[in-house]
Amino acid sequence: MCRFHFQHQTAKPCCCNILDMTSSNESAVDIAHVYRGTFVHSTDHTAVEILEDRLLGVDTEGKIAFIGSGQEVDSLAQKWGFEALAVTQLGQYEFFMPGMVDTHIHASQYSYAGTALDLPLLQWLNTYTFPVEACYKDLEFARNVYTHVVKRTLRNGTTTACYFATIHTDASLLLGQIANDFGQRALVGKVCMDTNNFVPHYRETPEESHDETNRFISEMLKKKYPLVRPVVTPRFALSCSAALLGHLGEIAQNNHLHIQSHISETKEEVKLVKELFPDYDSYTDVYHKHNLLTDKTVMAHGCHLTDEELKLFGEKGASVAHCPNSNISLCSGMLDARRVLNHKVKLGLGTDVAGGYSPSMLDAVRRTLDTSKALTIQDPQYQTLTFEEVFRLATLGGSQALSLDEHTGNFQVGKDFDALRVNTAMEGGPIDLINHGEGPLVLLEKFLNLGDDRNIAEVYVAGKRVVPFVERS
Ligand SMILES: O=c1[nH]c(=O)c2nc[nH]c2[nH]1
Ligand SMILES: [Zn+2]
Repeated sequence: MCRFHFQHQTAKPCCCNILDMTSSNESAVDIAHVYRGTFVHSTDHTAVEILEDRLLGVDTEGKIAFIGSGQEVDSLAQKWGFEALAVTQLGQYEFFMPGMVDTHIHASQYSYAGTALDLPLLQWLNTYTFPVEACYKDLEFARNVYTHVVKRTLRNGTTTACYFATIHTDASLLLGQIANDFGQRALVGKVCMDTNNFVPHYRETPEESHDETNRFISEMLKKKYPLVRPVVTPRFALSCSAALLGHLGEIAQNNHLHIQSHISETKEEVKLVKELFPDYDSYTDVYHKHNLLTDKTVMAHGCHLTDEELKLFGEKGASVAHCPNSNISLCSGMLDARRVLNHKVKLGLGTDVAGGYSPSMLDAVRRTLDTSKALTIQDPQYQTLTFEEVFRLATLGGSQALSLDEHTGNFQVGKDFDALRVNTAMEGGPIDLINHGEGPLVLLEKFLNLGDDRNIAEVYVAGKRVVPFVERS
């Protein structure tokens, strides 16, 4: 038993009128569920679009088949072949919003989330992170932590998660299996690292890393999970040799895979990368020259990226995962999210457990707003992010950052129904609705700032209700 176990305890763009949003082959579609009430989501043009008294139909494949007016329930029932009486009606203080997308979370660090935040990044990795991650050789340890993290994130409204696991292939495959079993949409990465001078028992040889990455990908793809995919995961430039980065770029390119890593989180890290890779133009160039900067790449942090580097991100279609809790908790820096958006670089939010202490995307929303306000304190001319913009980053923005926006991110006909049924008036919950008759925008703002999992009555992924959990034998 490891001593750390107990120590730390295809959607097509729809341009038609919202009131007549129907899928093209409606006659061939069977409707499984219809919901009536308020739907709140983002589009490319509108950070928050509020659809009041709408009917949303989900087909047997879990896709949104139509969105229509609640007044037209009888005609829609006839057209789509459902019973008007079987429609699920939301309450006055309820709404549906898209499921949240955590673009960067270390499932393997969940066991010590909420602790060990007293060191800067590189010391933090050597002191806390690497010794814990080494424990995932033990599959029972892995099963326990991974079950907890998948359940905790789902319950907090994360319908899509982009996970780092550890260097262990079998435990990483187990994380994919657990996400699939609980119905979470996930990208899962077996971590690759062949450089680790401080904790040498937690590293691979370049050959092992290459071969095990291939095995991880092929075994994961063989499972044919509907919502879980592998992601090529070099930890970061400081823990990978150029040879390994090259191998991983090749694997990703040959198999059209997603890629995730870290970049420019701290100034110290940026300086060391410059020393280790003197022949490259920048930290971003190190990844770029190894074919690791693509339109399926998500890089965590990016606090200290230059304008030239952001330009390269934009040209390549690579995205940034903004991890504000971690950035502040480890005193790494403050990402200027407005600057990233101004460069037209895709941006999502990440909890970055356990550098970030909270697994909840609602916390990521709040910390994103805090960081933006801190930048405004430093410079009153700074254009603070609005809560509406941050809502978009947590949902549609995240799906775009992971190149999954064809499937999820908002309530567009043809996309999967990934949704949270939010009840702001939940008995015993954290929100007191003093002023009755609040409109949906106020309810959304209150939920984002004050809400928690008690307000998330139900979670749906690809049309299937995954929270509350179904007891399994
Ligand atoms: O926040 C972080 N968490 C990590 O595990 C890590 N590894 C490299 N760089 C990192 N940053
Ligand atoms: Zn991270």
